[in-house]
Amino acid sequence: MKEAYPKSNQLETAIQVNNLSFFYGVVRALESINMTIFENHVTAIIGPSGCGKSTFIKALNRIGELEGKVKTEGEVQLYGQNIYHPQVNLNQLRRQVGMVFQKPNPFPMSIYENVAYGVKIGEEKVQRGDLDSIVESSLKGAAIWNEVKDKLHKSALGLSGGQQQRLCIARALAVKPKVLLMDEPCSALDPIATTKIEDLMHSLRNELTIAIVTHNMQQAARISDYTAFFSTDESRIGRMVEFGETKQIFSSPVDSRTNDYVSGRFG
Ligand SMILES: Nc1ncnc2c1ncn2[C@@H]1O[C@H](COP(=O)(O)OP(=O)(O)OP(=O)(O)O)[C@@H](O)[C@H]1O
Repeated sequence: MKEAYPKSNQLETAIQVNNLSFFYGVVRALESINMTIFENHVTAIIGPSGCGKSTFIKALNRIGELEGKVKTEGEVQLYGQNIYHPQVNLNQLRRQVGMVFQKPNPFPMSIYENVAYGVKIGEEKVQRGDLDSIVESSLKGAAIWNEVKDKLHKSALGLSGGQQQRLCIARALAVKPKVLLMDEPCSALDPIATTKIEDLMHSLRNELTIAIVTHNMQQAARISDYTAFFSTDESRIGRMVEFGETKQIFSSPVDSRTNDYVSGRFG
């Protein structure tokens, strides 16, 4: 059994969320979320369907804005800088705060090019030899190097679903993000592929900070250091009910709604 709780008492803040509300058009989906996401730890966001978990993590790199007319109130600070400041460079933000989605989404190109793509379109010029080593270290970092090292120039679409998801993680790692957001990254995967991603998350937190949305409470308990429980009611507005160390949220939650959810009484 691996340790899945804070490694030290020395907690640094990677992301600070202050009074965050989110609207799709005029419809409020999230209300006044306050949360600290600690550096080099895994934070799980759990809660029933429709409570705004995906909306929340997509607000942490402003990728939710690609979904049309949306509005945000409040503040999200990444290492002290408000990502909603009008002068923020969105490409740069999304390199610093990478994202992996529910369904693996490799580009229809080779394994190598998938990983190299983000590096090539970046502002810094990279030499071919350096690119090769970034591709190799990213694939190693995503624990897929041994499976693909002999077919780097084959199409990524020929990989299994679990391999594609690790490739997408390698692609995100290649641009050296500070934070990795994962929106139900294992929901399309079988148990073996899921275990590989979970092991990977465990080792990746030494280098970066992870926030993961999961429907799977056992998974949240296994892999996260901190857990935020979100919920909603007939208003359909998502709110954070409770946040704490994962072991506390699962063993002695303060709020009865959290207790009902983690003990399987609703959701
Ligand atoms: N693009 C969108 N346009 C309008 N409303 C949306 C959009 N995406 C989500 N919503 C609404 O926002 C609310 C929160 O949705 P969200 O997907 O964030 O919840 P969730 O907790 O991640 O749900 P699930 O667990 O089912 O994936 C829901 O009422 C949903 O219908």
